[in-house]
Amino acid sequence: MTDGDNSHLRLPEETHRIISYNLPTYDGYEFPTARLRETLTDPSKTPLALVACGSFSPITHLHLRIFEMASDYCKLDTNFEVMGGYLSAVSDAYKKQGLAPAKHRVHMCQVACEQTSSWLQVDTWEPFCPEYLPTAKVLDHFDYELNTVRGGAKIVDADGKEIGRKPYKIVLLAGSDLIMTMSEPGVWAPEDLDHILGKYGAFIVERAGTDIDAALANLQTWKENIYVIRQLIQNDISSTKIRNFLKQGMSVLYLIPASVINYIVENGLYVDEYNKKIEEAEKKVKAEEEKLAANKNKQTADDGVKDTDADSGVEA
Ligand SMILES: Nc1ncnc2c1ncn2[C@@H]1O[C@H](COP(=O)(O)OP(=O)(O)OP(=O)(O)O)[C@@H](O)[C@H]1O
Ligand SMILES: NC(=O)c1ccc[n+]([C@@H]2O[C@H](COP(=O)(O)O)[C@@H](O)[C@H]2O)c1
Repeated sequence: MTDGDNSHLRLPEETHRIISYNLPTYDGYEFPTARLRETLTDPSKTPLALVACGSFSPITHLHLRIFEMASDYCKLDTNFEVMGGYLSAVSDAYKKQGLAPAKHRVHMCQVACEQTSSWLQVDTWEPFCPEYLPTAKVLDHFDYELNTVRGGAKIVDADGKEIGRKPYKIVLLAGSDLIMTMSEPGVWAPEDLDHILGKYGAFIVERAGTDIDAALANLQTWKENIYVIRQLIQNDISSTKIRNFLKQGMSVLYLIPASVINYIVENGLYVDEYNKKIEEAEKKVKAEEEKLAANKNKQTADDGVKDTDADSGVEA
């Protein structure tokens, strides 16, 4: 590991230890279930799996927070029982500017979930796929793993004996900015929209700067399957803002998990521009020093010539 020049942002290791992960490759992939609840507590409810798709470069507290908002929303306003929460990061094939390599984005999501949550987990199928996977395919993958391979969530009787199964309802968990793009021509294939919002569904978290009603205006066909979650405490942390802070060597403490800060510092991520600025400043100082040294040498040489001239009696 290399330290970038953001090492002044590093936090004490004993409190924010970096966990090393052996990342599975795309070929050696296994669907993560360690934090998945497999049995419904209330059999009258619909088991729900929340899937957030994004770049996560880097993951922020808001990426994690939207799962908590969704969980509260389910308890209060719906007949869903939340069984699991998954983060699925885009692969390197996405080619969005400024993103760290998928390996690092996945690691950051993993340390964040590990440090801050008891129920969130990271799926590595999408990020390590060699090609870009549209969101509809990513949701199909979750449907396959949860409902086809595992057969849905279990229903048990009072003795714990399995008496039935219910398919997991899989929903895309997204901010309203993402849903806004669904009305932009050319961003989403119409058949994908129908697949995502018709077959699966979406939990939309309000995000400052997006008019949620405008975002939903063109998606009325699927309104029964779109659940809107109001942000009661407005907070518009974004990965772009975090990257910009880091590029300028500014603190990002309390905006992203501490273990993620340490991971970023350890791996020298997002510091290119900051490093460039430091390098330029260092070059300037060095050039000044060299100029001063050269002037001093010249002065010494001139003084030497004067002394020799004085010794030899030559008038200047
Ligand atoms: N502050 C926020 N409020 C609500 N939703 C959010 C917030 N930040 C991120 N999200 C949602 O999380 C998901 C993943 O987001 P993504 O990785 O694109 O993050 P981002 O902060 O928007 O990134 P970038 O700044 O790089 O575009 C998206 O659905 C996005 O709308
Ligand atoms: N056609 C599609 O499936 C489609 C279009 C735009 C964004 N997305 C997804 O939305 C998420 C967020 O993308 P951005 O980071 O570009 O906002 C990513 O997971 C990306 O794959 C999917």
